[in-house]
Amino acid sequence: MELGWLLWGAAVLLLLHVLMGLSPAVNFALRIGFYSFLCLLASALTAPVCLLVNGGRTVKNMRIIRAVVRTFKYFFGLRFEVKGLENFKVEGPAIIVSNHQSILDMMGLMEILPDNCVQVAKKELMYAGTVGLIIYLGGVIFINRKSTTDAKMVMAEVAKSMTADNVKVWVYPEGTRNCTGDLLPFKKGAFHIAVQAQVPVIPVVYSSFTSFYNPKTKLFTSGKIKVEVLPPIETKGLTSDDVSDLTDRCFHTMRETLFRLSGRPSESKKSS
Ligand SMILES: CCCCCCCC/C=C\CCCCCCCC(=O)SCCNC(=O)CCNC(=O)[C@H](O)C(C)(C)COP(=O)(O)OP(=O)(O)OC[C@H]1O[C@@H](n2cnc3c(N)ncnc32)[C@H](O)[C@@H]1OP(=O)(O)O
Ligand SMILES: CCCCCCCCCCCCCC(=O)OC[C@@H](O)COP(=O)(O)O
Repeated sequence: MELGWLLWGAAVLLLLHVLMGLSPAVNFALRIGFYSFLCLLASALTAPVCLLVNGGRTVKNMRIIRAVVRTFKYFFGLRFEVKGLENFKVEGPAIIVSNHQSILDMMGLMEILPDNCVQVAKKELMYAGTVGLIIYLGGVIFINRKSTTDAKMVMAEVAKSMTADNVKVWVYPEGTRNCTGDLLPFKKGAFHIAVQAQVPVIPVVYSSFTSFYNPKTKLFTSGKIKVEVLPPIETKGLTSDDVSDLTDRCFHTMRETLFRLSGRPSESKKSS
């Protein structure tokens, strides 16, 4: 009986292995499926731990979540090469902005996430099953991207509370995933918060995934990701009139860094 199950298991594994070798599309779907499964399962197991240890929704849960997510990279053969971590050592709150390529970014995020740091996320993620629950417990700030007025109100609250609570806030200023090896134009919310709270902006750049991950061509293999934490950009004394300049400055610094880390020659004529 048990031998029968073992044989079945082996046959299924063999079949999957053959399929993965045969068709990149199947390989891709299986790997993404496995990633989603891993996220859902790990969240289901981690949520009770968060509740027991910290009692509810708090940024302290991020330490537990971070420890769990940091193990994920081994399943996918991903390696991170991190530079500039000392730039996170600013006293007190800050806005961290980074490029957003894929759902796989959660691994890169947790790889370097400093203590007392929450992320801004679209509110739809709250309903992603156990993943939504774990994100909620971690203290993530949810915004309604369809209503700029709503989002701005939430962001203004964040600007007020981040200094009092001494938290850093991580925003993906492109506002959506983008796996083209370039940046989308930045939305301004993150920079408004930084100026309103008079806290520095710390840009973080992940090299392009396109060499090992591309949903269009169904590519998903192991790979190396270079990460660079750039020096903080101070906002002391800046007003809302300076937000556009601050956004541009950050965008150009990050775009140059992205191209450098991804080994792509920068094209100075094709800007913004
Ligand atoms: C244990 C195992 C666990 C396993 C599972 C893993 C779990 C991991 C755990 C935990 C990690 C959780 C991680 C979650 C990650 C989620 C990622 C996402 O969801 S990314 C999508 C959401 N993020 C954003 O969208 C970015 C933020 N967006 C913005 O900041 C936008 O600016 C926004 C929404 C506020 C407005 O967007 P607009 O599309 O309307 O565009 P605009 O151009 O920025 O704004 C329009 C006008 O409003 C002004 N404005 C914007 N914000 C303002 C403000 N705060 N105050 C005043 N004016 C503002 C601007 O200056 C602009 O005006 P003028 O064109 O300059 O005249
Ligand atoms: C029952 C629901 C199944 C849920 C499967 C869980 C999959 C793991 C997800 C990990 C968190 C991913 C966070 C993320 O990267 O969200 C994407 C948004 O930022 C950007 O949204 P979009 O590009 O505009 O759609």
